[in-house]
Amino acid sequence: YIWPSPQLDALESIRFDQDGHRAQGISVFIEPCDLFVFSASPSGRADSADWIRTAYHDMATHNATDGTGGMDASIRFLEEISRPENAGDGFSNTINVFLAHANRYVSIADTLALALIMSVENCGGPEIAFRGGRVDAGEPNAPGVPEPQQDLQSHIDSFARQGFTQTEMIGLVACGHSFGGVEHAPFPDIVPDLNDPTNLKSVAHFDSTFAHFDNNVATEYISGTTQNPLVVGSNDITNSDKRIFSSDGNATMLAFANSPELFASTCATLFARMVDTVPRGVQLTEVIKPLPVKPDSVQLVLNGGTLQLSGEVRFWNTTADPNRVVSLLWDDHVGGTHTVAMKASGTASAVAGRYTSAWYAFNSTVDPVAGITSMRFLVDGTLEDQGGVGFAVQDGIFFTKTSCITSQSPRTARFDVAVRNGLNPTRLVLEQELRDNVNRPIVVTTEISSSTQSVALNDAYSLWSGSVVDSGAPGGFTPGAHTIRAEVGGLNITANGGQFLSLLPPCPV
Ligand code: HEM
Repeated sequence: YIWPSPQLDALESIRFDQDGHRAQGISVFIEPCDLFVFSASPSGRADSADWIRTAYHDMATHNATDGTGGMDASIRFLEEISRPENAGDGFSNTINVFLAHANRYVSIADTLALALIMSVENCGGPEIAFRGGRVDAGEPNAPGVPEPQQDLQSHIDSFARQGFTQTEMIGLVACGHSFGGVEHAPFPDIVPDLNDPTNLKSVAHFDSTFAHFDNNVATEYISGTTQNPLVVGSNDITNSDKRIFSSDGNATMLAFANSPELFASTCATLFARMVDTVPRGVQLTEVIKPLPVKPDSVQLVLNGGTLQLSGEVRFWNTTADPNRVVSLLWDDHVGGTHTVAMKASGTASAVAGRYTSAWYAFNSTVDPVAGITSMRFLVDGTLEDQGGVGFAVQDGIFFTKTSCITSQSPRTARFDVAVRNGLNPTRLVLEQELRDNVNRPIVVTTEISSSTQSVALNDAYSLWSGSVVDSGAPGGFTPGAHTIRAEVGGLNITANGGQFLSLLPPCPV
């Protein structure tokens, strides 16, 4: 895709800005892959395994015939978590980690899809195609997650309802059960208390590498050495993996045991299909791939008579190099090009170190009359301009440094917005991201007064102002920054950068 695109940019960041500079703070929960942050170690459990199981149980309510259920984060509702089919605390643990990572562009369900993808990719598995755009459910789905005591035909029927054939069922169960195991507490009839100081939560693992993706689940099953509690459990009624794995005469499991590559590629395909199983009518985005050159946090602010441009850029698959010379070239409205030297601002990595990236920061002063239209980057003499289109920067609307707090109780702010003369927006609104009563990210808007009330600011811009009462932190979520959106000739323009109400100074008296 072409930068900027607010939704795709946000999805790309949460997927690929994993560790180091500008890390999004998810991957630390699976570093190392057997980390389990909710109890003392060695617990025998792993966040990575919980995340994969949570994604599956969220999806498994899907009904391919009527189009209901699927990946929609309905697993966060207490009513679903309390069902016997969702025994264990892995779901609430996972939701507790991921709720905070959702935003207006990344749904809670998108984060649960990413939970699975990052666990698999970062813990030895294949790369999995990730799309965004899932829509969070407002209420629980109908029950329908398979349980170990059910017979083979119920499982075949259940996976068919979810949209998977019998062979795909074998694959999906084997892929999922490459991680984790069965814990004593929620399943005391399957796993006894192990009394093992190296396995404090008494988890009987599906294979010998419970926090690492590999085909051991298949090799150990085929060789007869498996300890999988759903294969060799003492009560045959709950040996669902045994019934499922052997349901085609072991043909699929034998192929997986013989070829780690086949296992990995099959799992990559099935996991992608699984997380893309969404309620009918939901439109997913394109597959999110890392942008080779990606500006981030680009901000324009009017400070007195000058416009301040700041931001960073990430060069993907690039290591730090003190000799590298990077500069920003930006174009104005009157045919001028300006060159600014950039400084290294940090390094980052993703997919357990498989990719590294180097970040550079820029700052520049822009003459408000000439403005700015787009950016390009020069890296050791090579021009990075997104295939010739450049990196567009809109200078039609932005905050001015004069925004301030007008009253303390209730805390009220005046947001001042500079609007470029000639832009003539039909409507200008402040947007703030909050949560609704079922934790879905929502955008709350405040109108900014019309241009008839505007006062001249300088030759190029007029000042618009809007008053906002602080809405606090409903549901305990940190309120987002305020951003600006203008409607111009039926199109939406969004400002680069936002302002946190909580950081504004008091207005001068
Ligand atoms: C007939 C289908 C399935 C049955 C009956 C089944 C059953 C179970 C059971 C009983 C557990 C133990 C949970 C606990 O102790 O808290 C478990 C764990 C797990 N399942 Fe499944 N499962 C099925 C399919 C799947 C699929 C399709 C996936 C993923 C694609 C999956 C992924 C996992 C993972 C990762 C764990 C480990 C959780 C942890 O250790 O925290 N399962 N499964």
